[in-house]
Amino acid sequence: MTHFTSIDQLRTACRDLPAPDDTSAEQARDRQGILTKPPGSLGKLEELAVWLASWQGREKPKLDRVEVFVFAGSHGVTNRGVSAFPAEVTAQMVANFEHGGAAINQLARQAGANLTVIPLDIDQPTVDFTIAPAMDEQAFLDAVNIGYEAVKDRPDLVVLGEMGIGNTTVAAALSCALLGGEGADWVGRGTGVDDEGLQRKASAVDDAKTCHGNALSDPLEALRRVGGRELAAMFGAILAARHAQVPVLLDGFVSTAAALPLAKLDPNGLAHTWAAHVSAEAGHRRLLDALQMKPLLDLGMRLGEASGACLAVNILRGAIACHNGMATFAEAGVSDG
Ligand SMILES: O=C(O)c1ccc[n+]([C@@H]2O[C@H](COP(=O)([O-])O)[C@@H](O)[C@H]2O)c1
Ligand SMILES: Cc1cc2nc[nH]c2cc1C
Repeated sequence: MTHFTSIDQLRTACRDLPAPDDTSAEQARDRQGILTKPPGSLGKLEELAVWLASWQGREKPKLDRVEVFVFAGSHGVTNRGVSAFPAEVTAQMVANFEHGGAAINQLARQAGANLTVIPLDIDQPTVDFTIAPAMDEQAFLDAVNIGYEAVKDRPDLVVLGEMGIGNTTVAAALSCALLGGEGADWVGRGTGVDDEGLQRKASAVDDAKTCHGNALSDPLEALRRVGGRELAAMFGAILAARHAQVPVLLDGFVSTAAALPLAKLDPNGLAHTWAAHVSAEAGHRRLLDALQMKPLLDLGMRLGEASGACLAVNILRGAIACHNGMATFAEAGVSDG
């Protein structure tokens, strides 16, 4: 796990990101135009097929190998009473994932995806970011590297999610650091905190901003200082997918927050990603709006675990089933108006 040995090296890797394959995109767009349907009538499914084609570099995209990665981390900020659940639940849920008992186990199987759960030193919480950086540089790079290395052999699609009690506060802090506003603008009820818990979350974010000050203007520093290992790993996986030209589905507020630093480093940094759903966590819609990302689903979900993203794999499967399988007007002898 030594892909990046310094933050400077990581920063360089976030520059000059590969572009999508325009030729495949054009071929896919042309194909959409001659399939037996009124032009545009499959709405966003058409856009999704072209998007997949452009990143996979093939006119007819495939979803034979879909890899779901769920990264788990523990957070020092949980000491401040920011979650409705105790910090031990993170390790308990990792065991549940391993035994097949969580929502994501069912949804990954149902979506025909391979699930890999990657716990990141979950017995060692990060430092409480209201008083000091959550991770030192080595811990940060280790987590980024684990995520980066998880994306191997160019899968057809990567689906990202996480587990980490306290991490909606982490996502709020990172969003607030990079997009501005106050803690109260970004926090929500997460696993179900009461009004006082919500207030403690807002204060934790505000205290983090005071503690770290200008250092938060650098996206990678912000991720190291107020992020967490699972967010750093998701960031690494998103970057690796981009380098390998693999499309990515993001899940809820936490996975979108992990992607945010790449958008801040390069305005097209998230072109290979799609927001699978908008979670019920208040900050997610605000974050998606800031990123100008349009989520595929809005089901009031707020579980994390890549659950919303896995559901959206089925929509992608529908998009490519039509794109690859439909007859053209000429093939079917249908008049094309
Ligand atoms: O990503 C989301 O939109 C999301 C919204 C609410 C809760 N979660 C999940 O719930 C946990 C974090 O909630 P909390 O209240 O402990 O901050 C963590 O394990 C996340 O996977 C995730
Ligand atoms: C039970 C439970 C399951 C989860 N899955 C993702 N985050 C979670 C938080 C809790 C509390």
